[in-house]
Amino acid sequence: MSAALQDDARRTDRAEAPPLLMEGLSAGFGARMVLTGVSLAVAAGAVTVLLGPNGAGKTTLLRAVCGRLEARHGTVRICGVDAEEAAARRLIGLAPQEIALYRPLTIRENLETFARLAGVPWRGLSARVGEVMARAGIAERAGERIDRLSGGWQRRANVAAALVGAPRLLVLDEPTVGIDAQAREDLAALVQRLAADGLAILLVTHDFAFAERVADRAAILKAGRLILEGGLADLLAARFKGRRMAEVTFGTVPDGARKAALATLGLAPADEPDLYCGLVADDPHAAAALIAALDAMGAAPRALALKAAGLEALYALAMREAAP
Ligand SMILES: Nc1ncnc2c1ncn2[C@@H]1O[C@H](COP(=O)(O)OP(=O)(O)OP(=O)(O)O)[C@@H](O)[C@H]1O
Repeated sequence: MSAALQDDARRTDRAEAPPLLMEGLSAGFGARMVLTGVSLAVAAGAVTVLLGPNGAGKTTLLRAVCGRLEARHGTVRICGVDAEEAAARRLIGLAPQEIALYRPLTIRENLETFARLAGVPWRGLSARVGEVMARAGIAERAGERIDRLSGGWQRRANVAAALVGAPRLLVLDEPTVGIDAQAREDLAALVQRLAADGLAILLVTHDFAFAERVADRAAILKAGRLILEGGLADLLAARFKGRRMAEVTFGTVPDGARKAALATLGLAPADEPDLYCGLVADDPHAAAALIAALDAMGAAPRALALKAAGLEALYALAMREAAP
């Protein structure tokens, strides 16, 4: 095959290969394996959220995606290119958890700097920066220094910096840390716009509400293994169809015997010591039936709320069911 034909074939492969394809990845540090047999794909135009408790291996997985950790087994490919190759790195935009911008520089100056680092040619640089600022909704503050901006604007500028190299895969690491409700809304809208424009987005977060708002797919890591992966709507329907989440507040902390009795009703401890959660049938009598059962065991609740079971409930269930 001629060199030109080979180039064409490579271009076609890249256009068709998923922005991220991880197959059977095992990786770690020295003798310590952190990830075991992880397979994960992120498609163009979709947001995949990666969840997991502290120490599960999320950051390690991101390192492997960015080609900064050698695969012991398995492969990581970015648009068909091995993640450890420099060409793969140029296909990824990473917005790290810490704001990675030059604080005394303006938004525009930062983006110009990142565009140069990403290899954007001088001639197209100004236009690219303008386009990215417009896309990220930050053009009106282009001339302001980063250290004079609120957390929300800094976050959006951080995401914009990851976009200037025109990546195919955008990686967002804890993007909602330190921002207020309005800024979260703005960021959610931005993430959805970017996905709608065809970008593949891998989101790592502990923020269930944000993830539920923007994600198409969810993946959950526990102790370096993927314990759940799939389309978010499908996962929620499969686990919770016809059921709702009951949140029961007792006002006093249940003791060991009471805790065991509550477990027989499917109620498990939640975030607060006197808060218990469990699934009940999605019918008008569920609340009354649960209160009657609690009364019968002498555990009248102070409050009961029935909610749609969402990503947080799915996560809690997956963590409970997965082997330790
Ligand atoms: N450079 C390193 N050398 C050795 N072990 C490491 C290194 N970096 C991380 N680890 C270990 O790998 C495991 C996974 O860490 P990792 O940072 O990937 O978890 P995480 O899911 O990102 O956690 P968090 O939510 O707290 O950021 C942890 O046990 C951690 O101690």
